[in-house]
Amino acid sequence: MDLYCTRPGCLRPQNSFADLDNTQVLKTVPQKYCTTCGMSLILLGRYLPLKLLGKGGFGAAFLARDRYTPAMRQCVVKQFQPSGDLSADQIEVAKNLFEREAEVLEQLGNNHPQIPDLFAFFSLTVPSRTSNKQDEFFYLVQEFIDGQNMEEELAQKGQLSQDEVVEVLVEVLKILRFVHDNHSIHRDIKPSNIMRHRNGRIYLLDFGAVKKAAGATSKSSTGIYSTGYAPPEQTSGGQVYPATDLYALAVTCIHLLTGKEPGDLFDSYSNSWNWRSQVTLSARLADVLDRMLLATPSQRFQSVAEVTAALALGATPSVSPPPPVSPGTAATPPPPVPVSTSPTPPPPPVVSPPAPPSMTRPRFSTLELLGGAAFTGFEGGLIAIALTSLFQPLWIGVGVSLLVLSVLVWAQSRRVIEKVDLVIITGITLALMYLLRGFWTLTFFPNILIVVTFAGLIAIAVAALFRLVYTLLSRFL
Ligand SMILES: Nc1ncnc2c1ncn2[C@@H]1O[C@H](COP(=O)(O)OP(=O)(O)OP(=O)(O)O)[C@@H](O)[C@H]1O
Repeated sequence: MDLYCTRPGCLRPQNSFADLDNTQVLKTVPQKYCTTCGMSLILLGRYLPLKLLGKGGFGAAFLARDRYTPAMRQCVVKQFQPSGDLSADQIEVAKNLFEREAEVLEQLGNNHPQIPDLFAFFSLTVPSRTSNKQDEFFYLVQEFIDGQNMEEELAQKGQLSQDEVVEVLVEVLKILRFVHDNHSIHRDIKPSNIMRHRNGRIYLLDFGAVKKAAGATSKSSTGIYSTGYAPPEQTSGGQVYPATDLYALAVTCIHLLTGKEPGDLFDSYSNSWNWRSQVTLSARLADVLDRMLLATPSQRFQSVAEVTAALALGATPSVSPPPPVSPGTAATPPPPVPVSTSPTPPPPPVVSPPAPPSMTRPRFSTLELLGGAAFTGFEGGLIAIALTSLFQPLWIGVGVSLLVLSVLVWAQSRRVIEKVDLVIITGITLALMYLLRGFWTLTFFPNILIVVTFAGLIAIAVAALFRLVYTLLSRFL
């Protein structure tokens, strides 16, 4: 039998022991050690790591067997192994997140059939390979989901059909309803964290990034998220909401529907998702996904209940869920779980986070907006005086002035010019106007200044009015 060494960096982690082929020996042998690095292989004297399943951001996952159960059930042993050059503080944060995964699995997983159960959480102290010191390793043992994650399924199929995606959507929504009802936010919904068991049941994995939604939440996020799937409020380190998970779930759905990476479906120029043309599906589903994908959390659906209502699917399956399968046994896949169309009473509200004014960082702050308006008015006045004096008849001067002004407004909107640039441009224009003062119809400089100041004030007033109308509309619509 082969045992896999869990010491990070072990050069030959695969160890073969012929005597362990005998079940009696396997169940009673006190310990086995890695022939390359000397690490204890039987964790806690109980868990037998067999192979590496994969490595994530914070650790490695191993397929293992539990020799204290009659059928030596399969399980997943996750080991805390933060990657990259992390500072001591970052390692501490990562370790806390790993511990949180264990806490959340104990609280949520052991109470929901579609979240892996937590079996054990422990640390091991072993002699270091490189110094005289001891190394401490942290392990988390959880239920093994014998199946494929959605990323693997997508790689096989290329694209998922509407029905397949609706099934995933509805099943994950049911799990999320439970997670949110327990005042938690998953924060890392993506295809590789959604698994389909061989019996057809959908599971949600990877609760390391879960954040408590109520109570002592710090308003800032820890920056744990998956690029492409995380919404703006998460990537900007803001507060997260149930709607944060709904956004990532919608990105997952469009990725599965189109087979394209989220980055290829997002048009950064218009700052919007551009996926509908890539696939044919029901307008209702597309509309629901589009609303889940809105950049501002307050504009998305606020809860799973709202999404299920919009999908008009009801909230509960019309048949009882598939029977539990004892881990480690292969099961024949039953038909996918159909979803009821009968309406059910809406569930209690998920979490009631304080209504966010807006979680996306505005492209321009109010100060920038008013400063830009002052610049546009001031500079526009100067340009109008200069160009209407230079070009005759008057309409040509006005036309050229508007053209130059449009270029300046466009350059501000793209941030080609901003902040101190605006002062420099105004200064240069004023200096030129002064040097060439003989040309202008308004020969007296104080008069020019009065005109342009007036124009600047009008521009500020107009911008402030627009800002006010926009704020009121976005609050009430
Ligand atoms: N309970 C489980 N049952 C079956 N496979 C699992 C289980 N948990 C994790 N895996 C598999 O193990 C692999 C590694 O998982 P892990 O959670 O460590 O990282 P990840 O999800 O790939 O990455 P990240 O943590 O950065 O999101 C993945 O392929 C995942 O599908």
